[in-house]
Amino acid sequence: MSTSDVLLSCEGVTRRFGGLVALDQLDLEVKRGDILGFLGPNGSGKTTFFNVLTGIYDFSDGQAHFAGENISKHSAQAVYRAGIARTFQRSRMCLSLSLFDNIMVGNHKHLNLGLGFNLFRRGAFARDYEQRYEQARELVRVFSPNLADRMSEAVGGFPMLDRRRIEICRALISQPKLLLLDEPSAGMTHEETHQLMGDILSVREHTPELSIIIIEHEMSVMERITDHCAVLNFGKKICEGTYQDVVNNPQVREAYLGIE
Ligand SMILES: Nc1ncnc2c1ncn2[C@@H]1O[C@H](COP(=O)(O)OP(=O)(O)OP(=O)(O)O)[C@@H](O)[C@H]1O
Repeated sequence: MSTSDVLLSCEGVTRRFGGLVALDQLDLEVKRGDILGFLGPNGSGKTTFFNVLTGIYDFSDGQAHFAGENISKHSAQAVYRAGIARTFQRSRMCLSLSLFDNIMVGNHKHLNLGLGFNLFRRGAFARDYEQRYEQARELVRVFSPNLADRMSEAVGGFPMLDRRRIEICRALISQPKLLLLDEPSAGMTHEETHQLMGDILSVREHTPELSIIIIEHEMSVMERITDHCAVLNFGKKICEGTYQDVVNNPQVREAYLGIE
């Protein structure tokens, strides 16, 4: 792998909570345009890695370079501005707000929030709003043309599959270089999960340079959408390779799949 292909490079990333080592000396690389599957049993440190990388938790040790920049000491806002966006395991939406408003929450780095602009430059504000609206709508259309016609409806009226789509759009609207998806299938049926994964593959077709790390327990999803996978157990990386490599690895079968 040439250095310029590497978007994210983590070395020895460690996170301790008191005596518990939730993430233990993790080395990981993600190439530009790659989809990395992040696997491991419950409590193995996957979400902790997302929280450390996105500045929610401090690094206890180690470092991460993203697009050539050391982001180990960045705040959550600085990580977002550098180009990493994420979704959360539990759906986090403002249910009474419209689909469009929920997506715009994710776009504040591109919005002009100046009081003078918003109060006195009404024409420029209206043009800006129109442009943002169309941009959000185009993005939603990649997921579902039907949803793109319902931009002003309150999110509380949408089923879980659509809420997950909207959450991913909220992350994508900031045009990140790296998207972190934390168990996007949580709370969905098998069929809905497969539809959502089809959507993620469409996103990839539209933005081939986007890299994705996805945490997911549904193995068929990992098989379908990932370029390679890394497996954690008790905070340590125990295996890395293609989906086939990791599912055939004896350590992974024992730790994750419960097969000896
Ligand atoms: N804020 C915290 N304070 C203390 N311990 C924590 C904290 N966050 C996570 N942990 C612990 O760190 C370990 C790793 O948790 P984490 O949520 O990262 O696992 P996970 O692999 O994402 O699990 P799951 O698949 O269930 O979401 C667990 O033992 C968890 O209890």
